Amino acid sequence: MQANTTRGFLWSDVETRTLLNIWGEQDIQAALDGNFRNSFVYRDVSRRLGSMGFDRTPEQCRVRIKSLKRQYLLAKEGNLRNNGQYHKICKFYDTMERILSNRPGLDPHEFMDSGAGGEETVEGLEEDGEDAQDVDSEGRGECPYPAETEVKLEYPTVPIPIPVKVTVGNNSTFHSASSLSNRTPKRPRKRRTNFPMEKLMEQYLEQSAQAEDNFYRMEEQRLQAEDRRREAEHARELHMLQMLGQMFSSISSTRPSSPVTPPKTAPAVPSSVFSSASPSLFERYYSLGSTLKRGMDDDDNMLSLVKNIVPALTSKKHKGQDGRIGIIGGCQDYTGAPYFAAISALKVGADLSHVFCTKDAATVIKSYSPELIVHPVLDSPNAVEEIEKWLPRLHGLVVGPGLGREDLLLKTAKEVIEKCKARDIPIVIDADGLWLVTQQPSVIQGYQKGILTPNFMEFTRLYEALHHEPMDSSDHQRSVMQLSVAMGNLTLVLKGEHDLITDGSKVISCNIEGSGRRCGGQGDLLSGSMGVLAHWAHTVYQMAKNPSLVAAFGACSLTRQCNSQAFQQHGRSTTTSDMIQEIGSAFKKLFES
Ligand SMILES: NC(=O)C1=CN([C@@H]2O[C@H](COP(=O)(O)OP(=O)(O)OC[C@H]3O[C@@H](n4cnc5c(N)ncnc54)[C@H](OP(=O)(O)O)[C@@H]3O)[C@@H](O)[C@H]2O)[C@@H](O)CC1
Ligand SMILES: Nc1ncnc2c1ncn2[C@@H]1O[C@H](COP(=O)(O)OP(=O)(O)OP(=O)(O)O)[C@@H](O)[C@H]1O
Repeated sequence: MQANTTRGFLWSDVETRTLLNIWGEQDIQAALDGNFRNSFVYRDVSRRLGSMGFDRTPEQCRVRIKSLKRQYLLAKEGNLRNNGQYHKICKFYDTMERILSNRPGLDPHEFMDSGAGGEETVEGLEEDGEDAQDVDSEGRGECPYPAETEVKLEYPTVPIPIPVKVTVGNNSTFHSASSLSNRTPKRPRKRRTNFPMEKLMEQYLEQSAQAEDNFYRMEEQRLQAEDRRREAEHARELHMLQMLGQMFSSISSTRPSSPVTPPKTAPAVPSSVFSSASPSLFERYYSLGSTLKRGMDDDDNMLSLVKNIVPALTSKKHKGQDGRIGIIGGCQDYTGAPYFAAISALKVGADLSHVFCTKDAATVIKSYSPELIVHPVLDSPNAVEEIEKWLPRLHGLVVGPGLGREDLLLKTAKEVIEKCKARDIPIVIDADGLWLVTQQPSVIQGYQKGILTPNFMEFTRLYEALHHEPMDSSDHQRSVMQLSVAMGNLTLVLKGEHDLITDGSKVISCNIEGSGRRCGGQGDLLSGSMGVLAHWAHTVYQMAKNPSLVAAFGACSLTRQCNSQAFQQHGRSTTTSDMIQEIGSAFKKLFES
């Protein structure tokens, strides 16, 4: 989730509750109490919030807490507790009360005037002038009501006029907050004798909160538009680069001396690999396990890119930080596939693995492993809502293992993919998920955090659906590139004797020696482990490299290494479960040595 680019201003209730849970912890409160500078504390709060799936900067956390404290104090000071109105002003009153009542020496004005307490200060960010003004007006004793109840907006610095409805007799008039605060002390006092203070304050605060809400909503829309503009710009640049690449490629292929055959220093490469590849494609072609010298260098590069994304195991982390992966799949016919994918994700290093399957598959999958979290929701009437609840907490999604091809399940899978895209979560699509993509390519087309992992059969179906003609099976690299481009430069892995990995601009081949054993379920091991690696890669590389290529290469290498190791022990009787047993040592050998 750290890679999220849009951070909304509006906090959902669940997000706020999570923030309060973290902020309310004893160690955080103690750290805030004891320090004038608290930037590191809010950095920790933000990091912990991030690990729960909520992407907020330390400053956003600080501002949110500050705003909550104001609401709490206003509700408390306004004595709204007795008439039950306090929840309208401070929705999280009870939680705030629990946390703040434990803090020694609480001075209400410390919260109102945030500049006074060390807790409110974040390094490099000075408070705005509002606080000083408040202190000033209170100090002068002017206009006690507005000074006590003014709701301060952390943002923007430009004042927003907040209409306040004041009822006098039968007449209703609207005043802006600033005009209220400019009044002489006498007039409000007169009004207060006619109207209960509580009522007036309640109205005022409700409208202030509404104005604040509206502002943040507008601000969020502005940020989203800005993000869309940046994305479009990025896509245009990418497109230009690709066009340039293609131009260079066609220029070099027309040169008479173009080295269509490998350089002299290199041993021959299987003709099937390079048969009709253009020279530039050849230049960009990496071959793991081949004896080609430049190929080996490139393999090393790819392997070191994968090694780079593996998170360190440290005692500072808590459960969930290294990845929470979801699998969409598992129906009456297929319970093994989602299990293989989910357990592989765990064995590779994810901390939590969720399976979202149909009701009748759930008990069976649970019985395979107590380590998996299994949600029997896929065929429920509100399946999408049920799954969506978990998305903020997931770092990667694998769609398809054992999903089946029932229309209803495919429709749910499609909607979940859309929701994931909106959240910028990496998505691996395999097996029956690819069936869905064949029917509706737009569901994932152009999504840069998407990876498709077809076997030959699935690839052929997809290719023909997009190109409306049979594919040229003598030139897999070309076909795989063509399909990737047609899918909007989506990362594709064509599984087989050599796994061909492409993003439409280059083809990488993973040729680590496996074995002759082709038991069902190997593809599930691949997709489950790819789900974790995709999360790690996108966290580390962001847009600098293509993180999906790195993740795909890592998962293919791992699957093949597991196959080889399991085969050495079990020979013909090797099963996917035997391969899964090898994940730990294969991972260590490839990525941790
Ligand atoms: N234990 C479990 O629960 C498991 C469940 N699984 C789940 O099963 C579901 C359906 O998946 P699927 O792959 O069987 O379906 P589909 O794409 O129609 O292929 C069917 C036919 O395609 C062919 N074929 C396949 N590969 C080929 C190749 N490389 N090159 C050429 N041909 C190839 C082959 O045809 P045949 O050789 O029989 O003529 C094959 O019979 C899906 O949800 C999946 O996750 C699996 O994960 C396994 C473990
Ligand atoms: N001929 C082969 N030689 C070596 N390794 C292979 C070969 N075919 C597949 N693999 C390995 O097995 C992995 C899974 O590929 P496979 O074609 O079995 O997928 P699948 O058919 O989707 O699997 P599943 O049975 O899970 O549906 C590939 O990534 C690759 O690493």
